[in-house]
Amino acid sequence: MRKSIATVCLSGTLTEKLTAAARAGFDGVEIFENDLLASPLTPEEIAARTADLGLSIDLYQPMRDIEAVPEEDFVRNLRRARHKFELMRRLGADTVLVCSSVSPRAVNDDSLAAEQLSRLADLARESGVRVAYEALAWGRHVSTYDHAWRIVEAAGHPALGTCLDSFHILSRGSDPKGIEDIPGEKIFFLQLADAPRMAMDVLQWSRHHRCFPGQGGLDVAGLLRHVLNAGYAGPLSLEVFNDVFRQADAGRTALDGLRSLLALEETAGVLPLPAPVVPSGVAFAELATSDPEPVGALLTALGFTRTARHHGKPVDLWARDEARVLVNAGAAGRRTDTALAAVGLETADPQASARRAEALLAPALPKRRSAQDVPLESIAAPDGTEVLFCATGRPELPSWTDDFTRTADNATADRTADNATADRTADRAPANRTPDSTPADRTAIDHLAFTQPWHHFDEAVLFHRTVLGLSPHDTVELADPYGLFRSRALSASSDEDGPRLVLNLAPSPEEDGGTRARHVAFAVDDLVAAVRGFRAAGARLLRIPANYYDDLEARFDVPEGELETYRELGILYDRDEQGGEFRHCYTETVGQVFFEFVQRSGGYRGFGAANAPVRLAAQRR
Ligand SMILES: O=C(O)c1ccc(O)c(O)c1
Ligand SMILES: [Mg+2]
Repeated sequence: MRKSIATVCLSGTLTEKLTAAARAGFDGVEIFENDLLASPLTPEEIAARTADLGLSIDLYQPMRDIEAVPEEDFVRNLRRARHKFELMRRLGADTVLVCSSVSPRAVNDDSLAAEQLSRLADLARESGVRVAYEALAWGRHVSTYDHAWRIVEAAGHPALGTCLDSFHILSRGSDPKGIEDIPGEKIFFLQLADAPRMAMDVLQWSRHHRCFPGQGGLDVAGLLRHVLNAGYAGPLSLEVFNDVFRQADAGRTALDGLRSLLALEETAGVLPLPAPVVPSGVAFAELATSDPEPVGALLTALGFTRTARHHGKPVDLWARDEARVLVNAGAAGRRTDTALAAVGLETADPQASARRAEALLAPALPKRRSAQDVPLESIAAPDGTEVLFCATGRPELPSWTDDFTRTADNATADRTADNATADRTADRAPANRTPDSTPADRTAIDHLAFTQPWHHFDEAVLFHRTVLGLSPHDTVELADPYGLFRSRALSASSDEDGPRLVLNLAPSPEEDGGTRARHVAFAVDDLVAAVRGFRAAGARLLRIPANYYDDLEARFDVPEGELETYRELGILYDRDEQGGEFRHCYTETVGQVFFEFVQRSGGYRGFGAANAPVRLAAQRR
């Protein structure tokens, strides 16, 4: 279906907004009056610019406080409308949105509303314009879509139809099923927006907290199905009022919006996209650095062994049992802080993963990083992380391990790749696996945490959910010493296996001291034993204040001796409502990366978010 976006969704000047909409791939726009008023371009120039960009102007909006008013008011309103219809002729826009009146001068009289809207439509028709009447959720007398439709129906005017807006309909809890009773050709326009569930005044909610479909808590796809069942064939148009979008990069917002519409069409069953291939595990985490020494020293103290080296580049594979970390010193000439730059995700079909990513507008990266590398499907996440789709240990497919040659010969080296099903040749040893791993010491990547810029948080969640097919957990929000800490994890819905990604919002993006850092968390079976080993090997772990342990003692009946051990070792603790337990600790930060070790028991599914403010404060010190 055709896709449009209201200029109010995007930041910048009208020209910047139009350019962003066109670059993202939209077919049309709704022009918001304020954007036009503030533009130095004439309506003709706007029309020409829009056409040059390949966009149509699908709606001009809004006209306010038109209907159900005393005759002398209405005469003035018609005068105002005449000017706007002339403007629309110059713009080449043929549909105007009239939103239900909020004026205290409006009366509660449907037949007067119908009569006046009909006269407005007469005037509109003379100018070749159609009027789409929309119920604002806070309209003075008309606040529901069915009420607006009754008035439009009573008017019975060919140039008067209704505009449906998913926010107004769903925010009030109206049943969208009734939309199917409206003839499709009388639905002149459809505006789509989602919003997180919030307990607040509906006007404030609408003006500040709307988001793109799939980023909030409203069933926008369900509503779309009813609208399509009614026979609507016009554009799907995003109309989002959001303070964060107003400040974010317009190009990114537009792309995020288009992705949300594609995913919405898929959910509503009208757009068959390549099915998601939910990743089954993490093949590796990749750190980029210009100085591999400090992170190598830390990994060594954490029990990792450098087991293999890339055949053509300064990339080392470090492994501790099933946990694999690549340290890429390819940027040696340039100074770059050590950073978590890429993640390899195991998927059943890397090409199918890449096809879905492409269909959802994820930028594809070169399959080979250099000429002699094996070809790997690879995309960029919105935060710049490279995501490689891996098929480790499947002889029929190229594997990232084929680029590596074993350097260490010990048991750890032999266990560096997951579930290798076929024997590979000895010089491709990292994929080999000997069955001698001791169950008491099974290290694997538990999760990867990526700090997101505050104005791209919802974009990142939508990306990982739609492109990778991961399921978001609930959002966790906590007060942080320097702002808000927000965190949202995503995992395969089957949950137990498969990758877990945690998106964290950095409280203060300007500030450093570890808050921008990303991290890799490793799961072990016995955290206390592991940490004793790390300390003996000289690893520096994050120090946690004594007050934290006093509070733990108050909140949980942790056995006496155990608490003392946690206090001594800097281990944090959490327990869920089902009694599941989580023990975790953090290393020092190297560049922009640190490591976490976790021990889960009793089916604990969380990530210890309650401890995040203590962790962040400790990292700042
Ligand atoms: O908040 C408003 O005033 C407003 C204006 C136009 C719309 O289409 C809308 O949904 C809301
Ligand atoms: Mg609207």
